[in-house]
This record gives sequence, structure tokens and C-alpha cells, in this order.
Amino acid sequence: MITLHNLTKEYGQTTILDQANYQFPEKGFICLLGESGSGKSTLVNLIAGFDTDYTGEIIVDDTPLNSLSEAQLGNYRKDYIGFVFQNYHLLSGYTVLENILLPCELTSTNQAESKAYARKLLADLGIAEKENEQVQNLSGGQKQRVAIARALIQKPKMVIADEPTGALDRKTATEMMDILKEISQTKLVILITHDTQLCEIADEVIQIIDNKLVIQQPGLTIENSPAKKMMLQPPKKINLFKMAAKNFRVRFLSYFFISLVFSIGILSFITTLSSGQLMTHAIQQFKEKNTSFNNGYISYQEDDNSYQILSADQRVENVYKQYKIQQVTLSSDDFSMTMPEKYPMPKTTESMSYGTMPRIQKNEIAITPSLAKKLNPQIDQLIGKSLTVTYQGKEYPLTISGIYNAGYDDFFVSSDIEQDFYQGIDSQSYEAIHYDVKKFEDIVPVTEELAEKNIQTKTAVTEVKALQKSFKQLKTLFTLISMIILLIALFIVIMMLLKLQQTRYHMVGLLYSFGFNQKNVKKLLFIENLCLAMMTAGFTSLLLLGLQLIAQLTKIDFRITLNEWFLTISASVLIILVTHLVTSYRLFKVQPIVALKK
Ligand SMILES: Nc1ncnc2c1ncn2[C@@H]1O[C@H](COP(=O)(O)OP(=O)(O)OP(=O)(O)O)[C@@H](O)[C@H]1O
Repeated sequence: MITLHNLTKEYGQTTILDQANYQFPEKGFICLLGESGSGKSTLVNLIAGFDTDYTGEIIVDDTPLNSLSEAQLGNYRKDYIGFVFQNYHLLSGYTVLENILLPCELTSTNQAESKAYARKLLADLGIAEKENEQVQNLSGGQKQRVAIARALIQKPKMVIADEPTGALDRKTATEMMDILKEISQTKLVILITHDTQLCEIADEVIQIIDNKLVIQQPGLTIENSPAKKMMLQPPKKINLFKMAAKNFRVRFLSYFFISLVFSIGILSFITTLSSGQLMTHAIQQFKEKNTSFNNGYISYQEDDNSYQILSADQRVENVYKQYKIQQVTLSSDDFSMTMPEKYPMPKTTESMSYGTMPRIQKNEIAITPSLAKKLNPQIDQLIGKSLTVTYQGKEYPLTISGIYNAGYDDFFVSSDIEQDFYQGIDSQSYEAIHYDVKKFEDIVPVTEELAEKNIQTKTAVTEVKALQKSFKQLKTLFTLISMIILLIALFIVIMMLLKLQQTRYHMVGLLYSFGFNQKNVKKLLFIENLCLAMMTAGFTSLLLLGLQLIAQLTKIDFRITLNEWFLTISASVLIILVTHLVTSYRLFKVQPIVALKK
């Protein structure tokens, strides 16, 4: 059935097999003997079509193996070869029957027929009662019987058994050899071993000595009948989703922890992101409380330098000179008072007892407690009440927005009204310069730049700096902690995925030996991983929801926008998929027999 003709295999400069010639029979028991490292697995790789990089010929029936495509080689393994391995390579988490039926994913259209045949094989091998047992609960001998049943389920033309008794005691090993001997009555059995004792029952023993294939114990006469035509059946369409779902269920616990750990990591990261939002919100609150937070005041200077500088600065607005005014009247229903003189004062350095400083375009006024008491002894009740300011015959109906702490009668109006007071004043001898910084984050740089030019300002820079400093420290701390958590989570996830790959190596090697092609294996792993990514996305969503709920209950200002939500979920899915691809890279490249030896 298989003929090796001048078969030579080299790895780089090293020759492993040198001009090997041999003709395998249609049936019979052939022992491939050789010391460790002599090239037995190399030869099996070549015969199974896993390795196509050789010179010479391997002819199966009438077809040279190197004339087959990757897909055809998969079909060749599916239809011709059943493998039995030293370490059984059964899939844990699957039952005995499920393990045996695995190769049928590619072949069988009639499940009931396959099951019946699997049961017959189990009965022939003496373990019929174990069909629903999880394979990890079986003894070594029982496991190897299951592996033999799996090798036979596709009714292959030959069985390749690679050290099948290596992990068994002598008695069980002998039983196993008897089973293989029985199989060799109707099929070709190639036994790979370094144990000469096992070769005693072989029909013929071949050995690799010094890279040469030597017939040690000739026992077979090959009939010179014409070569059969190689017949390959196309594979059945595999239900990869069903297989991936099954794998996912088997590895559920590992996947559960991977997605949980990863979700916690990504969540800590997103929490840091929203700490920026926390800062924006706190600044908003600060602005609402300190309505004159951006206001600046510069006392009169002889030169006009500061006014010129401020007027040219794009970061500031409402730059105007402030003057002393006279004869200002304040009045309400039952109150009227005229202030002979009123000097401009810095707004931001005043602390508030109640309310806020007047806001621009709101027609507001803030007054001192001594003035407030004249209106109403219960000064806190004055907020929101009306007060009219009359200056130079013009009336300004205003609303009291706040009471600020100063020990004399005085008031502040918003800058739009104040500027209106100064209409028509044509005086160089101003008292001060007023300006507003447009953006919160420009308050400190504007103030510092003016200070560098020896222009002393009165602003809320100290409070702003304190606020910024505390947030900066908090943010650094948050970022550091969350980065550490994310890195630890990623490390654990990668470690767990790498550990998982170890079990996947066996599965991948097995699937190739059943005749699966690379595309199917890749797809299967991808779908399985997509399930993991979906589970992670689900976990992340749930944790985000929980966090949001806790924040609401504890009244912590933590909000996640829909965009951030979407980004987090997409990032989780993407990172898990990429991590999987990276950790799977070697898995996709591995040679099946190497994978099975891992
Ligand atoms: N992919 C590879 N690249 C380079 N050298 C390799 C490769 N695979 C195997 N070899 C080398 O080829 C030689 C034969 O290896 P092989 O695995 O076929 O031996 P073996 O007889 O099956 O050994 P064992 O009984 O220990 O499994 C060894 O020296 C090995 O290091």
C-alpha cells in the first residue's frame, strides 16, 4: 500500500533519513524500531503527509504523496490512517463515546450508525460499560483502548501506533499488543517503538540505524499485485460552531476566570478615564459656586502696560478700566440709600457668606452683610430679592445673588453693568483694571505670566492651583493604580491563555491527525475565542452596570457615557482576540506530531 523509494529527509545540513526504501504490505504488523532521536517520528510525519519537505518518493497506492494538496493530504489521513499515541491524547471533559466519535465530524453523515459502530468497538475492546464515562476517570489501559477505538472509527486502511504502550504496565502493554495484532489481521499496523521485546509479535521489524532503514526481521512477502487507485472521499461539512461550543463548555471554568480577571482590569482602566470626568464635574461645581473664579483685578499703575498686555491677550476678555464712582443709590420697596463714593474692589478675594457673586448678563448684585442688614436683618433671606441701583439717572433693576464678607457698605455688580456705569468717563486716573480669563485652565498661566512682568493681580489663582494640584495628584494615583491592575490582569490573562494553549496543542495535533485542515482548525480556535471575547464583553458590561449602580446609591459622581461604554466593550473584545492571536501564533505554526508530543 505504501512504498518508500529513495526517501531522504534532511533538517538543514543534518540528514535524518538517507535513501530509505521499503514497501509496506496491505495488512500485517510492522514494527518500526529505533533509538530515541533515530528518526522514527520523522518517518511517521512523512508517511502521514504532515511533512512534505523530502526527496525521493512516498507512494500510497498509485499516488505520490507530494502530488497531493494540503486538503487532499487531510483527506488521505482521514481515509487511510488511524493514530494511536503513547499519551492517548483523549480530550478531557469529553466522554468516552464523544472522544471516539470526534473523527466522525469529518466523515459521518449518519450519527446513529457511527454511534452503533463506536459501541461495537468498545464492546470488542472490553469497555462497553464506559461509554458515558469522562475519559479523565479511566485507567491507562482503558484510555488506550478508547484511543484504539477512536483510531478505528473511520475504518482506516492502516493504524499507526506511536509507542502506544509506553505509559502502561507490562501486563496491560501485552493486552494492547494482542489487540493491535488482532487488528493487523485485516489492516496494516505500524508500531513505533524502541522496545525490542514488543517487536516479537511483529510480522516484520524495520529499524533506523545510522539514518538507514534496515529490515531486521523479514517475515513478509509482498505480492506483486498492481497498485490500487488512491480513493479519497471529500470531507463532510464540519459544524465548527457546535465543536467550538463544546470546547468552550469543557474549558468554561478557565474561560470564566480569564474573562473575569480581564474585565476587572479593563474596568479599573475605564474608572481612571472617568476620573477625568470627575475633575471636569468638580471644576464645574467650583465655577458655579465661585462665579467670579475667572475674574482678575490689577490696581492702578502709572504706565498703561498691563492694560495693553491684557487687551492683546486672546485668552482674556472683558478687559476694562475701573473707576471710582459717586452718588450711587440703592433702593427697594421700603429702602433707599445713597453711597457718596464707591471704589472698585477685587471680586475673587472676597469670600461668600451666602449665594454667589453676580454673573454677567444676569442683572445680579452681591452686597456686604452691613448693607444687607439694612434691607433685612435675616440676611440669608435676601438672596433672590430685588434691589435697584441708580447711577447718573439710570436705573438698574437687579436681583441679589449673594452676600460677601466685607465689613462696610458695598456691593458688586456684574461686569456688563459695571462697564455701563463707566460709559462716558474720560479719565486717565482709573483705580484698577478688570479682566476675565476665558478658560479655567488659563487662569494660572495668565496670572503667572503677568507676575513675571511684575504685574500683581488679584485672582482666584490660589484656589484654582489647589484644586488643580489635588486633582492632578489624585489622577496620577488613580492612573498608576489602574495601570498596575490592568497590567496584572493582562499578565494573568496571558499566562492563563498560554497554559490553555498547552491543552490546545494536543487538540490541534489530534484534529490534524483526523484529517482536519489548517483553515478549519484556525476557524475552530477563532470561534472558541470569539465566545471568550463575548463572555468578557458580557462580564465587563455587567461590572460597569454594577459600578454605575453603586455610584448612584453612594452618590459618587461616576458616569460613563454611551461612547465610553461602547469603547470599553469593543476594547475588551479586541484585546482578547489579539491576545489570543498572539498566544496562538505558535499553535497555528506547529507541526501536528510535535504538537502531540508537547
Ligand atoms: N523540526 C525539526 N528541525 C530540526 N531537527 C529536527 C526536527 N524534528 C526532529 N529533528 C531532529 O531529527 C532527529 C530525529 O527526531 P525524531 O523525533 O524523528 O526521533 P525519534 O526517533 O522519533 O525520537 P523519540 O523516540 O525520542 O521520539 C532528532 O535528532 C531531532 O532532533
